[in-house]
Amino acid sequence: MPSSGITAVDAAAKGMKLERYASGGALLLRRATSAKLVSASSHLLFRATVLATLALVFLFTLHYPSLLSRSFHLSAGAHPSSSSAAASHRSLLMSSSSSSASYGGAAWEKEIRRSARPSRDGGISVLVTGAAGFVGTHCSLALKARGDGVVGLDNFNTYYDPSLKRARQALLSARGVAVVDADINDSPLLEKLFDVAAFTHVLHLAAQAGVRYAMEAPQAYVASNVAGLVSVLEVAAKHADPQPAVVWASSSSVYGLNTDAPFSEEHRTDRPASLYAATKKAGEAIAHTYNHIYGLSITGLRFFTVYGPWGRPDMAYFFFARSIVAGEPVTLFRAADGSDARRDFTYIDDVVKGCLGALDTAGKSTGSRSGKKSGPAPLRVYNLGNTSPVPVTRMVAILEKLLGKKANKRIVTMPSNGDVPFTHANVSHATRDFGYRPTTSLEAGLRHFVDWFVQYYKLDVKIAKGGARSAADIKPAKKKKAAAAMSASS
Ligand SMILES: O=C(O)[C@H]1O[C@H](OP(=O)(O)OP(=O)(O)OC[C@H]2O[C@@H](n3ccc(=O)[nH]c3=O)[C@H](O)[C@@H]2O)[C@H](O)[C@@H](O)[C@@H]1O
Repeated sequence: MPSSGITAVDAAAKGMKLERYASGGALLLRRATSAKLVSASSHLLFRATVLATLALVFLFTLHYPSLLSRSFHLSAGAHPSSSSAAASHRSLLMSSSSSSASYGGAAWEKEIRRSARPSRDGGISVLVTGAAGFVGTHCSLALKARGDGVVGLDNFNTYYDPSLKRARQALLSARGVAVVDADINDSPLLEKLFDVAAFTHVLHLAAQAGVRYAMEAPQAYVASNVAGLVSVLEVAAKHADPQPAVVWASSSSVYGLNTDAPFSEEHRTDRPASLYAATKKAGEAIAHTYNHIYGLSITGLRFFTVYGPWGRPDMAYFFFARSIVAGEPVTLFRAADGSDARRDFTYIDDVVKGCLGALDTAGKSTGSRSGKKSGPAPLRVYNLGNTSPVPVTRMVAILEKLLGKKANKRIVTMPSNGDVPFTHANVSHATRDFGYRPTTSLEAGLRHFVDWFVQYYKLDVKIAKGGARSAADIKPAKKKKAAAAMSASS
C-alpha cells in the first residue's frame, strides 16, 4: 500500500499526461501565443469600444445637456396626467419630464432677471416655489401687481390635474411672471437661480398637500415636505449671497390632537394626527435648525383650509361642488361624538394678505456663505385662519344654494385616516405683527369660488343670487358635458 498515495495506475496516467504535454509542447506554446493574441486584440477591441462610447456620450450631452442637468423650461407644455401614487411620487422627485429645453444660457438668464426685477422703488424680489399651485399663483400675482419682482418654480406634478396648473401658469405668464419648470429637490437649479437673481425673499409654498392622501403615498410627503424643504433652506443658507428671508407654508394640521381652542401658536403641536401633519411639524423643527445655525430669517405660516377661485380640486369644497353639479353623492364626515366636522375655512385673498404681510415684516437673515452669522435672526410662526369654524354640512348647504341643486349626502363617521374633527385659529399674533385681519365670510368666499368654477369649467349653471333654486336651473342637455369636463380634471 504505497504510502505516497500514488498508485501504478496513477503513475501511468500521470506519465501519459506528461508525455502528451511534452509532445504537445509546441502546440501548447502556439495555442498560448494565439490565446495571448486573441486576449490582446479583445483588450484593444474593448478599449476602442469604451473610447467610442465615451465619445458618443460626450457628443450626445453636448447636444442634450438636459439629460445630465435635468430639464427646466419656462414655457407651458403638455404633461401626462396619472392618478397613481407611484407616478405622483416619481414626478415629485424629478424635474419636468419634458427634456426639450435646458436651463441656463443667455436668454434663460435674461428672462429670470427680468422677472425677478421689482418695478417699484424699494420693491422686493421673491422666488416663489409652488408658484403654479393655488396659494402660489395668488401670491405671485399680488406681489407682481404691487411692483415686486417674482420668479416662480413648480414641478407641475400630477397629484391633481396638471392642466389647471398650466392654466395658472398662463395667467402668471400674462402678468410677466416666469415660472421655471423644476423640482425643489434640484439643488443645482436652485443654486443657478440664486446666481442669476439676487432674491431678497423666498416664499416656499411647494409641498405635497392633502391630509388623507398621506396614507396612500407617504414617501411623496417626505420627498417634498422634508427633503424639499431642506433643499431650499440649504441653498438659501449656504449658497445665496446675501441670504434671503424665507417664508414658508406650514399647516393648521400641526395642532393634531390638540383640543384647546381657538388654536394658538403657544399650544402643543407634538401630536400630529397624519403623516402630512408630521412632515409639516418636522418642517418647523428643521426651520429652527437653519435659523439657529445659519442665521436664516424664517417665518412659518399655518394655513387653515384655504379655499377660493383657482383652488385645489383635491379639497372637499371643490370636489363637493363638482359632485353636486354631476348629481353624484358627497360623503360627509361626522366626528366620533356625533358632531359635524368643522373647519376654519379661510378665503384666499385673506391668506394672500397674510403672506405678503409676513414677507414685508420678515427681517433680515444674519448669516453668510462663509457660515458665520452676525447675530440671531428672526424665527417666527403664525396662524393664518378665519377665526370662525363652520360645520362642513353648512359649507355643503351654501354650495347647494349657489349651485341651485341639492347634494346627495351620505353621512359617515369620520374614518381613521388622519383627519381631525375641527380647526379654529387664534390669529392675534399675525394681527399684532402685520395687521392680519380676515374679512371674508364663507358665504362670500364660496360665491367667488363658484363664479370661477362655473366659468372655468364652462358649466351651464346659473349661480343663485338669493335663495336656493331647483335643479332644473341646470340645463339637462349640458349636464353630461359638464360632468365629463369636470371628471377629466380630477
Ligand atoms: O388647513 C390645513 O392645515 C389643511 O387644510 C386642508 O385640509 P382639510 O382641512 O382636511 O381640508 P379638506 O380635505 O378640504 O376637508 C375639509 C373638511 O371636509 C371634510 N371632508 C373631507 C372629505 C370628504 O370626503 N368628506 C368630508 O366631510 C373633512 O373632514 C374636513 O372637515 C388641506 O387639504 C391641507 O393641505 C391643509 O394643510
